[in-house]
Amino acid sequence: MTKLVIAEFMDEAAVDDLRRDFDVVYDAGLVDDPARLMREISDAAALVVRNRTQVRVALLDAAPNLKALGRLGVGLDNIDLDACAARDIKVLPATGANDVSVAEYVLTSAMMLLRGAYFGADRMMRGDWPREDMCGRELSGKILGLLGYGSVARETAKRARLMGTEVLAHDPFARNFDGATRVDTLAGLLATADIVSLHVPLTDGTRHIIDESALARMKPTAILINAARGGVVDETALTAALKAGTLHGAALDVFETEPMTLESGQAFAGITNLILTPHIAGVTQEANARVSALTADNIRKALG
Ligand SMILES: NC(=O)C1=CN([C@@H]2O[C@H](COP(=O)(O)OP(=O)(O)OC[C@H]3O[C@@H](n4cnc5c(N)ncnc54)[C@H](O)[C@@H]3O)[C@@H](O)[C@H]2O)C=CC1
Ligand SMILES: O=C(O)C(=O)COP(=O)(O)O
Repeated sequence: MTKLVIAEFMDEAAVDDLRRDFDVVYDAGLVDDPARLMREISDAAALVVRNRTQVRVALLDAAPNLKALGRLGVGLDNIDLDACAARDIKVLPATGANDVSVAEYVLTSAMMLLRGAYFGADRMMRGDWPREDMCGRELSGKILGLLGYGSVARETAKRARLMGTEVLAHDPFARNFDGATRVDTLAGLLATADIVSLHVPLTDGTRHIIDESALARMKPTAILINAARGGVVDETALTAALKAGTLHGAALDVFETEPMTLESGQAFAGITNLILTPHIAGVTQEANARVSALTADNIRKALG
């Protein structure tokens, strides 16, 4: 039977579905054991990964029979696309399958950070009754600025409009701005938005696009949400802005160093209006089931 290696976690039902037709090696720990991963893919026709497995030339060299690369997600910055193209390996992202999950994450985070009422349980447990401190702001009537207007951003815009939020978007490559008002410059977006949410891929053109000068353009009352990729934001500049109070708050799902280390985590210590999550914006149970089913389907089609 044709061999398929799955190197990160995948919905069990989709794995079982693949087992019907393929010799499946499924071990979510393979991503952390590169030597074993290299051995397993030496005779595999397909490899399935999430965002952590670095699919670079060395890994591809270890897989001479590889025909298909399933991606249980949409970001492709962990994959050497040119090397895959040169070897005629089909790269198969789960396009659209985790949009709703990210969109809900963005709106939830925006509401929590604007409202400011959800981080005070410890004060209440100490017998405090901080009503005036917790009179935060509403999402309704605010301006959401989306950087990138692709699949995830559109789902976010749809839901934000239902909440009474005005939606702006800056994307030099998008043709269709249905559901948002197009803003021609990044500077214009940053200066106008109450909530800036990032939805660009990590590329040479977007690395540190949110740097010290970009952050300085944002309103001091504004919040930043990054559920795109850590490298899109200069984390040192961001923590400095949050500590200085020139930015009201941030929700970060992605980081320059993943997984977080004690050292990288400590850089955020002392910042209060902050939500940190371990790269789960796109990974609800439902999204994982959709992403996994679509990837199984993609692999099946690619391998015929
Ligand atoms: N945290 C998480 O769990 C998740 C993170 N992501 C990240 O979000 C990214 C976006 O996802 P999708 O919306 O599905 O991708 P997409 O490809 O549909 O949209 C990306 C948009 O960014 C635009 N863009 C590229 N460079 C730009 C620039 N310099 N300035 C402004 N816009 C630019 C493109 O024109 C495109 O419209 C993914 O690449 C991935 O890295 C996606 C899903 C889940
Ligand atoms: O879809 C994406 O790009 C994501 O970042 C979601 O993470 P994952 O693909 O589940 O590892």
